[in-house]
Amino acid sequence: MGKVVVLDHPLIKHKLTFIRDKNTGAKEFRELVKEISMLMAYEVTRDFTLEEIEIETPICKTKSQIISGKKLGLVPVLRAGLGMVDGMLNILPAAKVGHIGLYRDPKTFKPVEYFCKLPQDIGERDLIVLDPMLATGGSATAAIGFLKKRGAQNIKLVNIIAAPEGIEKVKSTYPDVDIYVASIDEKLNEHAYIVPGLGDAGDRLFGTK
Ligand SMILES: O=c1ccn([C@@H]2O[C@H](COP(=O)(O)O)[C@@H](O)[C@H]2O)c(=O)[nH]1
Ligand SMILES: O=P(O)(O)OP(=O)(O)O
Ligand SMILES: [Mg+2]
Repeated sequence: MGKVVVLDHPLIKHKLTFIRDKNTGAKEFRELVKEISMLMAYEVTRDFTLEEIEIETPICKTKSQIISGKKLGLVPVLRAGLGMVDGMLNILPAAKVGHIGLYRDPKTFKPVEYFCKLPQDIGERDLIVLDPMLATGGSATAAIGFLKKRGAQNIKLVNIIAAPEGIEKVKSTYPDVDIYVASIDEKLNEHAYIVPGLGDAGDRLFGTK
């Protein structure tokens, strides 16, 4: 069974307060989402395996550890997931990036696909799906479904804010997927927005509303 990890580090909680605030403008919002993503990357990579190599310090030869050659892929769900890519790439510069474009139909709240471009060797990579918001779980399960259909086996989902409904949906549809979140909020409202949440993450990142 996949795990649900809540990253409640004080630095993350502090930054979360400011992205929730409706008076935070797009520039600051983007910077904070990037910083939160970078902090989340530390925990998401905690299970990476290490190997020992021999190096020489200015003093002597010694053995020391490096991360074993892991092929990684970041998969932001457009548009909102784009805000998390740079922060993750700061920590994981060798990762390739695939993009899945989805928007939510405003009436049905179901995800509609409009773009998909993934690294060719997606099946050989450990994948990290990025979307700041996990609301009904429709977008995340659709994105994970595309990746699995193309052979992906090891997938982690990283969201900044999640609703309990979205977590349940991902857990029940893909029990093998680990979910990392900074906050599990209270509920969804009648428009399937997270309460208290932060509004529409795509609009807040790109100033489209
Ligand atoms: O409060 C919210 C809720 C959703 N979003 C956007 O929608 C999708 C996730 O919604 P699902 O219902 O889980 O499919 C996400 O990609 C966000 O872009 C939001 O911004 N704010
Ligand atoms: O999921 P949506 O409809 O909010 O899409 P976007 O991330 O482009 O705002
Ligand atoms: Mg949006």
